[in-house]
Amino acid sequence: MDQLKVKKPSSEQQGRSASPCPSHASMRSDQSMGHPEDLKESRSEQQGRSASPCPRHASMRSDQSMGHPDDLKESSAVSPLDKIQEEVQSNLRSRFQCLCEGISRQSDLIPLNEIYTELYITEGGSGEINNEHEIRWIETAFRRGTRDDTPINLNDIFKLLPGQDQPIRTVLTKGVAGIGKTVSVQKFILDWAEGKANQDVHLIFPLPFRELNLLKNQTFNLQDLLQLLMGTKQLEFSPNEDKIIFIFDGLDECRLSLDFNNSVRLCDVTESASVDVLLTNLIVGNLLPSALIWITSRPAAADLVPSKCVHRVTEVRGFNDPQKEEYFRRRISDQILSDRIISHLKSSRSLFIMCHIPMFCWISATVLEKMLSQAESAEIPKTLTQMYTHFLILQMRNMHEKAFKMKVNDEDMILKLGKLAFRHLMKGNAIFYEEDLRECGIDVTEASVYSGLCTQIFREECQRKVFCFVHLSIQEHLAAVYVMFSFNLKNVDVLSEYQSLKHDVQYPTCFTIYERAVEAALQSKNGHLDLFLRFLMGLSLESNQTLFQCLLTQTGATSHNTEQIIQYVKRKITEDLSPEKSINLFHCLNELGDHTLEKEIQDYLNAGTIKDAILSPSQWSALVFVLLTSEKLEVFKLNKYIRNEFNQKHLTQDQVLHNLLPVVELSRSAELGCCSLSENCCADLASVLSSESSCLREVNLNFNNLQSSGVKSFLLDWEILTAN
Ligand SMILES: Nc1ncnc2c1ncn2[C@@H]1O[C@H](COP(=O)(O)OP(=O)(O)OP(=O)(O)O)[C@@H](O)[C@H]1O
Repeated sequence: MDQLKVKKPSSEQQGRSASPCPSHASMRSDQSMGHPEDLKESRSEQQGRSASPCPRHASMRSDQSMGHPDDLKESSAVSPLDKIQEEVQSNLRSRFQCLCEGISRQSDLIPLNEIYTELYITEGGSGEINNEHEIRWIETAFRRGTRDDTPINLNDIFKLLPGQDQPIRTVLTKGVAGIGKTVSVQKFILDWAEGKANQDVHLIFPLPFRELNLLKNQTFNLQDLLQLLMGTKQLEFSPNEDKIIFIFDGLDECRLSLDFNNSVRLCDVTESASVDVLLTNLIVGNLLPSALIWITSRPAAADLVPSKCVHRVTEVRGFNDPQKEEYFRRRISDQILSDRIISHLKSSRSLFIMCHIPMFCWISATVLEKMLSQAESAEIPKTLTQMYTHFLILQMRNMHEKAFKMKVNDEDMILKLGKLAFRHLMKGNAIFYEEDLRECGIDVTEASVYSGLCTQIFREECQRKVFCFVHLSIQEHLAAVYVMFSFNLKNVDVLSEYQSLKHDVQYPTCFTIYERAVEAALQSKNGHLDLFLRFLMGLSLESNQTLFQCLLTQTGATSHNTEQIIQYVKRKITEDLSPEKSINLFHCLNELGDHTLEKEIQDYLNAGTIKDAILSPSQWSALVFVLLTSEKLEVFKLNKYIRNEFNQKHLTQDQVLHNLLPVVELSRSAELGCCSLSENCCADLASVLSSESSCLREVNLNFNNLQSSGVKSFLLDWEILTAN
């Protein structure tokens, strides 16, 4: 086989186009259909509005004539709907015009339109479950870049894209913690309430799960529920006539039992039912089939809603590189300062990667703005550990005064919060209750000190005492701080309760802790200890421990035999690890301040001698790490890494391809032609080409020695562009 170039057919060609919703399709085709019950009690009749025999027709007609609310005011007398719309819009404008960033203090409110930076949102995806820990997701998203998906504007999430014809009733928007889902919801609503977008929509009702949870086990009809949540006295509208959007933010926080299989069927908006039954019926479309539904969720919980009820999946991917810069320019008005912050962040790859998460941008902006503008003597943070430690110190300083009055000292606070963070991280919990606090020695009355003071770290949600750290990464950092200082100050290895090594160690040394932590992180299937491990490694450096001097009476700061830990991590890298695990260990080396492996590879790459180098197993892993994290992968060219004349000291071409498979998988196009590949690589190619997570769309296999039987085994779904 001389020439072989193949291309993956697009998803439409494969019949995987945006999920057509049979129920919705039939709703559209039968426009006069409506539930008799809905019509019987139609509120529009009570209001004297023209009752249309076809509710959906009515709303569609009014959509077309609907313009800016002000136009309407001028042209006709104010209808009941206009009045309600005005009231709802003004209510939503005042609720959402400012962004409250983890703190409820007035001074911290920023006008949303000032700070809002467009996010990178994509359309597509099957709504599949993602159990991976979020830090892994971030890195995959970073590596995947922008190739595979269709970007979509926030205000267009219900609009059809070119080539789509199935109406979209329910949109599910996924995104990891702190990526900007809630801010997106807020901006969407504000744009509507300010008359800037989606003016064909009559009413929008935000229904955050955080608030719905508080109504668990209570019974309402839909109108009463909306009145309660909107805080309005009278909310009369024609549910089947008006174009309404319900926004359910934070499905991952839902503590209602949404049972989509056995829920009571509810079609009548005047009928009372428990909140979970109301919600499931709204989402399924039994209740208000013409309403639009927007649900946001972290990826791990996105499957709580059955995919057949979801007509479009979108994904908030956070900020792309230009958006990261725009964020800092918007937040920091002093342009010289914002430029310094941006160039500092760009100088550290791991910090700049993390800036994909708007929440991390906020943390960095808070820390760097203070440090760079106040001529602080401390070293400007270059690693994640340093950034989070400075953030913690800043927050602690902010709360000193009140904490002093309450006789809570920093040491106590850090160790108690750390214990809570650690215990629950090990169990995979991000939300805590009062009893969890008590178990960690936090008195519930004292909790108000933590939440009141530490709001940026620790947030008490209104009305009911449910707690969480404002971002998972803050929990992961505090957990590592706890592990470190439990050992430094008390010689206790708290990890031993959760992770037993093959031979249990009676007298822990600091090295045992790292060994345990690495083992635990490697054993975790979803990577939930990856970031914790990075922080723990960073905290092993004496220089980072001494940062805590301003908080702890004693830090017990001691060098934890950094060289021994570095060598241990390097040994682990040579083991047969998944790319994600190996990448995380390289990040650990960065936190430990060791860049040797990476530098060796960079030197070969810069000199163009990588194909001649005889690489050790850890250098091969370093090459994969460098390629995966340095830039977006468009075209992978195998011949950059293989020698023309093969000699015994080098790996075969098939082996080189094998080592670089993680890079091939995340490239859009792979140039593997003229590389003397043999049929031995067919199994590897098959695994990449059939992998769901692969980004590969085109592979050039021209002029290799693949046997046609081998090729057939993996090219079943692929379009062959050239073949001899
Ligand atoms: N588009 C944006 N422009 C400016 N800042 C943003 C934007 N999106 C998010 N942020 C910042 O990031 C923080 C976290 O965002 P947000 O609360 O929307 O995340 P989330 O995806 O809803 O997270 P979670 O799943 O934890 O609820 C915000 O408080 C804000 O500081």
